[in-house]
Amino acid sequence: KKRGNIYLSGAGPSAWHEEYPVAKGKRQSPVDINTNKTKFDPKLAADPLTIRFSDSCCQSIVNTGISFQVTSNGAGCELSGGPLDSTYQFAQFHAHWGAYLKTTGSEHTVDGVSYPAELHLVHWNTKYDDFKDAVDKPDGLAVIAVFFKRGKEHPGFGKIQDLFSKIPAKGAKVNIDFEFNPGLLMPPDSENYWTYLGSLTTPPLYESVTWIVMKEPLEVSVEQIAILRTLLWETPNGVSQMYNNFRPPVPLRDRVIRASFG
Ligand SMILES: Cc1cc(=S)c(O)co1
Ligand SMILES: [Zn+2]
Repeated sequence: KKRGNIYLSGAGPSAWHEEYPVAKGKRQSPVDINTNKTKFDPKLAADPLTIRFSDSCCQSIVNTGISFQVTSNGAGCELSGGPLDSTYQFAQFHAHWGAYLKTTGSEHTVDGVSYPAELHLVHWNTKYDDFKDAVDKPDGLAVIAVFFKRGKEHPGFGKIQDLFSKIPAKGAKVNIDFEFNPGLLMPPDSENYWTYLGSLTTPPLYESVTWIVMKEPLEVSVEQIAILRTLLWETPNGVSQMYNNFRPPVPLRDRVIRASFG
C-alpha cells in the first residue's frame, strides 16, 4: 500500500512531475545559488526588507506528516519592502532536513553546498483574502529561508523542539501556550539575502513564491539537528524517524537571482 510519504513513495521528488506536471516548470524551487551569477540590485538595499514578528503570533504546532509546522494567525507579523510590492502576512514556519552524518538537508544550496537543514517562514500577500486564495497566485506567497548551521545551541528553537514529543504522528497538533517570537529564528544579519521567483518545494509545487534566502545561516547545536529527526512519519515500511524531507535543487532556467548586497 503506497503510503502518503511524498519523499519515499515511488521515486520521490524525481517522480512528482507525473502527478504535478508543474514540477518541470520554469519557476520551480529550490535552486542552487551560484554566487558568481547572482546580481546585486541596489533597489533592494534602497527599499529595505521590513520583517516584523510579534511575541503572540504563534498559536500551535502540528505534525504535517512531512515536517513540523508552527501556525500563526499572523497578528503583528508582516513582511514588506525589498523585492515585495505589497504587505505579506506571516502564516507558518516549518523546516526541511537531512539524515544522520550526512551533509545534505537544506533545499537551496550555495555554490553547490548544502546546509544540514533549512527553515521556511511562509507569508501570504494581503491583497488576497486569505492564505488559501493567495497560495497559487504568482505573487501570492513570500517565504524567508534560513539555513541552519551546526554550532552553538539555539535555546529559542529548543523551546519549539521541546514540543516535538507531543506531536508524534501525522495530524497531531498541540497549542503553544508560551510566547514565541519567530524573529528569534532570523540570523544575526538579516540584511543580506538573495531573492528570486520560485515555487512551493512540496506538491502541489505552485509557482507562487517570492523567495528571500538569508545569506547568513542560523547556528543551532548538532543535538538540535538530531532532534529534528525524532519527529515521526509514515514510510512504505511503517512509521519511522522523519528525515530527508527536502527537494533537491532544480534548474534555474532563465531566472536571475538578485542579491541585496554587493
Ligand atoms: C506553503 C508551503 C511552503 C513550503 S516551502 C512548504 O515546504 C510547504 O508549504
Ligand atoms: Zn518548505
